Amino acid sequence: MIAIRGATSIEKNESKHIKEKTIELYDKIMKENDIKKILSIIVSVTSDITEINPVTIIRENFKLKKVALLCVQEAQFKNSKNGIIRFLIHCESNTNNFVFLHDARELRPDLEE
Ligand SMILES: C=C(O[C@@H]1C=C(C(=O)O)C=C[C@H]1O)C(=O)O
Repeated sequence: MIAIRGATSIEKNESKHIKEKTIELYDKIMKENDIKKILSIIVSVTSDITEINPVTIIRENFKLKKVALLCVQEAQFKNSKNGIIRFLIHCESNTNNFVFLHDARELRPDLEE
């Protein structure tokens, strides 16, 4: 089993926008990896993201009926960045390429080429 991380940022707490960003992140993680089987996905959102649950979005848009999904609120610290959706995917995969998109790229500058 491998754990793959990802994160993206939103600009506004609006359902349509959150949905687009969530699907973009999920698609990109799938594209950048060779995942054979997903076992579970934990998603965290910062406390300002309240309009729609990203886990509901991925469950409804992808074949995840038998996958354990959970959405939690990210712990908040004094310099925490708002508007961030994080993914932690436990899976069987030949790769573990992490995907950080948009402003979430700032979270992991060490991953930048
Ligand atoms: C830097 C991030 O944000 C925080 C720090 C993390 C880390 O240092 O690995 C992981 C998750 C978050 O608590 C991130 O999402 O990668």
